[in-house]
Amino acid sequence: MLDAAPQHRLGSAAGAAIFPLVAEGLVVETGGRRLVDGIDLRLDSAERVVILGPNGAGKSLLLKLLDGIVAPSAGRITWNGRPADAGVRSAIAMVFQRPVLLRRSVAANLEHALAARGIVGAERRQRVADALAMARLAPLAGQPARLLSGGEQQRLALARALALQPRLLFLDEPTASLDPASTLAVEGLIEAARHAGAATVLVTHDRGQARRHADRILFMQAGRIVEDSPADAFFAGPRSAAGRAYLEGRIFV
Ligand SMILES: Nc1ncnc2c1ncn2[C@@H]1O[C@H](COP(=O)(O)OP(=O)(O)OP(=O)(O)O)[C@@H](O)[C@H]1O
Repeated sequence: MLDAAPQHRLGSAAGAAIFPLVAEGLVVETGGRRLVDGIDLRLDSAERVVILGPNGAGKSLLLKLLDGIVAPSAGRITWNGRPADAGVRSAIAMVFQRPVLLRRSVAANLEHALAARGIVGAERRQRVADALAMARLAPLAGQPARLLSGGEQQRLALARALALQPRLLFLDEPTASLDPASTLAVEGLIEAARHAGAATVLVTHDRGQARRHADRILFMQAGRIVEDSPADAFFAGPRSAAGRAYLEGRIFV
C-alpha cells in the first residue's frame, strides 16, 4: 500500500510540449572506457519507467544525460523534435539519492527553486504552502534543512521537485538510504507527481519498488540497454540472461 500524499493544487507544467523524448546513439567515453555504449530510447508522456541493472551499468549516467547534467561524447537527444531549451529545462526535474539542499530553511529551499524558475509572488507562496503540506513538512518550514533527518530531507527534495510541476521527473535511487516508512512517504510523493501528469524515470535496486512504479523496465548492463520490456513481462521472466541473473540475485559474467 502506498501512503498516498494529499493532492492539493499540484499541477503539471504548462508550456512547451516536450514529448517524445528521443535519444539516439548516446555514448559516454572517458579514458578509453565506454561508460554508455550506444543507447537509443524513446519516451512518451506519462510513462512510468524503471531502470534496473547491476552497479556500474550506467543507470545514473543515463539519467544525467537525459537531464542534461552530462553531455554525451556522441549521439543526440531531442524533445518533441528539438534540442533541450529553456522550455524543456523548466519541464523536467531530478531527484538524487543524496538530497542536494541549500544551507537555508526548509521553506527557503522551496522558495529559491521556484524563484530560479521565475515563479514569484502569490503563485510562489501558494506553491510553497502546497509543497510543505504535501510532504508533511509544514511544521518544519522554518528549520534549517541540514538539521532534517535523511527521510525528511528526501521528502523536501521531492517536494521541491514537485513544486516545479515537472512533466518528467528523474529519480536516482531516491530511497536507497531510507527506512521503510520514509520509503513509502517518498513513494507517495512520486505517486502524487504522476497523478499530476508527470512521466517518471526511476533508478532503483529495490525490486518491490520497481514493481510498484513501473509500466516499463529498461534493464542495463555494461552501458547498454539490454532489455526494454513491459514491467509485467520482465518480472514474469526477463528475456536476457543478464536480466534473469539480476532478478535471481546471481552474478552475471
Ligand atoms: N563522471 C564520471 N567520470 C568517470 N567515470 C564515471 C563518471 N560517472 C560515472 N562513471 C563510471 O561510469 C560507470 C557507470 O556509472 P553509473 O553511476 O552510471 O552506474 P550505475 O548503474 O548507476 O551504478 P549504481 O547501481 O552503483 O549506482 C561506472 O563505472 C562509474 O565509475
